[in-house]
Amino acid sequence: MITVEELTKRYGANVSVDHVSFRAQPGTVTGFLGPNGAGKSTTMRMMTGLTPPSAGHSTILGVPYAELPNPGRHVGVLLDASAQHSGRTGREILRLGATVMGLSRRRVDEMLEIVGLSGDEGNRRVGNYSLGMRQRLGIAHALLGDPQVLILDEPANGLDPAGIHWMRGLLKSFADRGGTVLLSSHLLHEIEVIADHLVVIGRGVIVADGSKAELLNAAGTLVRGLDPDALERCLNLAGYVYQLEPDGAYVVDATREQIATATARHGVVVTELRGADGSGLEDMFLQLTANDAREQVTA
Ligand SMILES: Nc1ncnc2c1ncn2[C@@H]1O[C@H](COP(=O)(O)OP(=O)(O)OP(=O)(O)O)[C@@H](O)[C@H]1O
Repeated sequence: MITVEELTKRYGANVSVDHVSFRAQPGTVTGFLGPNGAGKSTTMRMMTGLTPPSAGHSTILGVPYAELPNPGRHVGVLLDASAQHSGRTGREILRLGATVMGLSRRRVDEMLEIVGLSGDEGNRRVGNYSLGMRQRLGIAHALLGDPQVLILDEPANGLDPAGIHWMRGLLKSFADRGGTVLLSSHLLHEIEVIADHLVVIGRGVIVADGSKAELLNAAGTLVRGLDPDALERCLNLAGYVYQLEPDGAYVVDATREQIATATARHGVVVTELRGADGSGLEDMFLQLTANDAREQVTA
């Protein structure tokens, strides 16, 4: 479990992170989503003791990160895959980590294999690694101490589609075994696929926090009927608020189960029934991005 309470970071007159609070639960992948410069990395750096907060605090497994004994055995952290010493080989970096954490050397070979780095690649200097290989090495380092919690900043950066697919499977199974995963991204779709819970940050402030189902359902349900008039009568009888789209579909403020029950009761034939594309979340996210000064300059 990760708990973040009112974390705040000021740099001079600028507030980069403003009273941020959220939780990441065990058995769950929590996506920390926000456009560039929103405050994701700063929040994660404060959580892992690398940046002192101006106010607020956070705990991991019930204690502040700095108070965890042998932290790598409890929390795997990947904040900047390019921050590794470029003159060392991947294997040397993992061996150092294993020594610090009191682990056997066998664990290093296991980790190289798990993250898909060959023996030959493990013996190459990190300065010659691609960004994707550095991410794999960073994930190996984070998993080395068999932690219960993972904190990963943009771990998909630089991975190819097969690498992203592999990483999703890895993180899902980590959470399925009871682990807590917090991962950040600036891409909604990337995080939507893997996260169970979403925390959205914009300009240092949390703007949404809920289960993926809740946040995506907030966009409503799209339903289309063989006989649109009959469908509309049915929605009116059920008392649901809806909006008629230009293409004849109805976006209804109700769940799929509620609409299916109502249409079945009134004998209305439905030809399409699905979540309305999560457009509420996407709109909110685009608005956050568009309001950013960077976008206005290029607009
Ligand atoms: N050391 C620092 N000194 C001054 N300002 C900083 C410092 N570190 C971060 N900031 C500012 O804090 C804000 C948040 O930055 P942060 O790196 O946390 O965003 P982010 O959400 O991780 O963005 P990205 O997706 O681009 O990595 C930015 O405006 C950034 O310029």
